[in-house]
Amino acid sequence: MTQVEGEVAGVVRRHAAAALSWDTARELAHATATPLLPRGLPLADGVGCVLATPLVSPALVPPVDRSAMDGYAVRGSGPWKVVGTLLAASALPAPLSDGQAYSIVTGAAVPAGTTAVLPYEHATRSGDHVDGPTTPGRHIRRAGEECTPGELLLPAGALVTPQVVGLAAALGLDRLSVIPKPRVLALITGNELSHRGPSTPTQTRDAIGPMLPTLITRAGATLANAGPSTLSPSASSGAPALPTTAAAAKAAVVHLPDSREALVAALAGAEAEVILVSGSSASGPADHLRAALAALGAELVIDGVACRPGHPQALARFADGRLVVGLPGNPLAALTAFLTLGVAVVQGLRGEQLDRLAVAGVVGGVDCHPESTRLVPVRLTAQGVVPVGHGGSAMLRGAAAADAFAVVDPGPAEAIAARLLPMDPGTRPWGV
Ligand SMILES: Nc1nc2c(c(=O)[nH]1)N[C@H]1C(S)=C(S)[C@@H](COP(=O)(O)OP(=O)(O)OC[C@H]3O[C@@H](n4cnc5c(N)ncnc54)[C@H](O)[C@@H]3O)O[C@H]1N2
Ligand code: MOO
Repeated sequence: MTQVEGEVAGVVRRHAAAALSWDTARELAHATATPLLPRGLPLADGVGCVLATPLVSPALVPPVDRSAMDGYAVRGSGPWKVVGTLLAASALPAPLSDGQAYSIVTGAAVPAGTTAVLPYEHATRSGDHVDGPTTPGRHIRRAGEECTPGELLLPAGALVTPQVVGLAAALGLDRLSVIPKPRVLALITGNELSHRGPSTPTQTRDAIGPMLPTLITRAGATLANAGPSTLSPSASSGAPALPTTAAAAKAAVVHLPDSREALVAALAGAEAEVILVSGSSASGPADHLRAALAALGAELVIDGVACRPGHPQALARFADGRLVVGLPGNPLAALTAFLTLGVAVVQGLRGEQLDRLAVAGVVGGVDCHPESTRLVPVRLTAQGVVPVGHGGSAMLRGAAAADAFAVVDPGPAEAIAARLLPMDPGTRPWGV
């Protein structure tokens, strides 16, 4: 065996020995990413985060008995004498006496002593008197009907949706205690990458950079800015034609040359909880991720995952807690790695459970790989999921036409069912 062959065999052995199963890798990534510290945010800013503390009602809602209809607040049996008009913003009137009524709008506080509200459409008005059918308590929204002080409305960990923000406002809250969204920065490496026009024999059009921002935000994270220290013009020297405007230097997707020094500088200066690095994950001469991580003293938590595509993905942690996810350079492999380790760490940092995946039948069955989990692009149909083809690791054609990856567990033959990993990480898993 030549020296080169010996080195190759060593690399193959190292990867084979270290690769974790797809499920173990996902769970380990999630467990490694402990939730960020809670923060009190204005209501609108909390949307998309999870609650750090339970949502407990601080008040009686509604605070008083209110009319549920436009009509008459009445006391006792009719006919009633109409003694005034109450609008939603009217001051509380004197209590009603038997035989009296107020004309009232929906939402206005009913006067003390009100026994029912008679809607206009059921009322017969004659001069300053009104009559009509009522039942005691009808059309009155009772104080505390929605909630009372101290009532638990949502547990910690619940997703803050627009509806939750609306409820919080109705409760009288101005801020919510949430776990903030992690900031994610993407470093795209590769001297061969171009950003305009078709690929050529020596240049490959970057297909990962355009994909990542939406994947990041759909996963529930925010796009980090690179900051001036991460992409100075000198750090990117040697890279193919890149945008050089100040806006690009502040972008969440930063293109780097295949240079260990550039990667070390970018990783060291990255102001983000998660840094994605694409195209440096294997063992070739231009793959600097592991050396850069070692130079910065990072702990390699995951080094290879037994899945196809996406085998050389990696997870590392810096002493300051920042996490690095290594995405293989083949575009479909980068996608599967983001949906595997990337989404798991984002969910962990967000204080969310790892998504449990629904199971579906695979129409026509699908071949298993003997040792690795296969991630096969599929479309959802009423009959089950259907592989769409074009699922090779260097191509996105299948993924672009698919709804999910079928997660095909390793096995000796064929699977007739598989779990579903949504293509869109913002989709809640189906059917679980
Ligand atoms: N000796 C070994 N070689 C390889 C291994 C291995 O384990 N040992 N794994 C193979 C697998 S699997 C994959 S996937 C790739 C991963 O390679 P890298 O992450 O190091 O990425 P590169 O070598 O730079 O690129 C691979 C391929 O992808 C193209 N690429 C890279 N970035 C982009 C991008 N942003 N947009 C479009 N295409 C991109 C690049 O041009 C290459 O064609 O390694 C195998 N080799
Ligand atoms: O398994 Mo690699 O990650 O696609 O070709």
